[in-house]
Amino acid sequence: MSSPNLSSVPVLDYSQTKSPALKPQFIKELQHALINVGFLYLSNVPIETDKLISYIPRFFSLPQNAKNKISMVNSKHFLGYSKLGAEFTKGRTDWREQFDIATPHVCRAVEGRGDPDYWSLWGPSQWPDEDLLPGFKDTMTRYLLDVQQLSYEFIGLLAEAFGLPSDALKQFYESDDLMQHRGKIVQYPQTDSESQGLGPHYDAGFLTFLLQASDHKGLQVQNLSGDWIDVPPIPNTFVVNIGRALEFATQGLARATSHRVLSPSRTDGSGPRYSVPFFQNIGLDVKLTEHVLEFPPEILKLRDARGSVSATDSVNFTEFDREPSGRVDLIGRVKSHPDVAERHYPELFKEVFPQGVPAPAQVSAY
Ligand SMILES: O=C(O)CCC(=O)C(=O)O
Ligand SMILES: [Fe+2]
Repeated sequence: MSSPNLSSVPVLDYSQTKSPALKPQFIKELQHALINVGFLYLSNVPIETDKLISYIPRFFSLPQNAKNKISMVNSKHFLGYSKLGAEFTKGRTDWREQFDIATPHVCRAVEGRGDPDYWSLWGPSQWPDEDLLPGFKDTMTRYLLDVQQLSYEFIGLLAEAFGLPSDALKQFYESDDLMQHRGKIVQYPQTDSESQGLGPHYDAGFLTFLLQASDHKGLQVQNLSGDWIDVPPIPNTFVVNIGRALEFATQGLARATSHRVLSPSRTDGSGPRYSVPFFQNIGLDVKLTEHVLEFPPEILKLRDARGSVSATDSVNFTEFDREPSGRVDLIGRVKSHPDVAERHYPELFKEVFPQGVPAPAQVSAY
């Protein structure tokens, strides 16, 4: 058994899952990575990324007014463009420009019907005019649907790694038409001093598949001893992070991945860092306390053998013990994007920020 002091991240070969002879080895490595490390690289995933990567600098080079036209502030679904400095984590400003998108979806909330506020969290993406960036929308949408498929397959593998039937976690999703998963493209500009590209945080849902789309260090994760370790890009891999909901649903077998991004330094001369995270959600109405999984005792023993794990610097998404998943997610979005929240969720905004729009240094979000 490895100690939780690991200082590097395992690389798992996804192609092994397609071979009956090699799959058991993959499942064993996955079990170890989930329980004893908390994150992993995944190689040999048959998803095309070159075209997508080529669009990223082109999107961010669009005229500012074209990007502002699809600003996230327009969207009660928190989808769209966020300019530099518009986002906060742990009360500090993140230094990144980003464009949030999601798999195609019709919002289920109906105005005036008294639907829960968090039903409005999911809905259609905004896109730049097609003639500004021909093929962009289709390429991004195709990519999200491909990773969505991977994410469902991977959750089946994860169930097997924890000694459950491969469909044991399906209960956390609703029917396809009621599900939506999100992604974004992100640009981290170079800075003069080391600064917060993105502060320490957990992701909310089940799994995050992160494509590092340029050759920069900067992504760091906290290992089970609480040490920050580098997760540099490895070509043709995804970094797979564990979200807060999965930690809760697996009773801590898989621990949520605390992670952050340091801004690329101006001295390394290699331009902005780019990344493309994909966030796998669970159903908006799912209450995790109503879905208690029964793991085999030998699996729970592996968790116990891991021993105690250190606290992390991330504290967000703590409400899964009492709120439906969608509300937990919405509270997180309000804290990260107060300008969007103030416009579209004024009541919740007031609850979260009773003093009004916070000055970054005073925000206690996350
Ligand atoms: O840009 C990255 O590498 C990480 C992004 C991330 O963690 C997030 O957006 O939640
Ligand atoms: Fe993240």
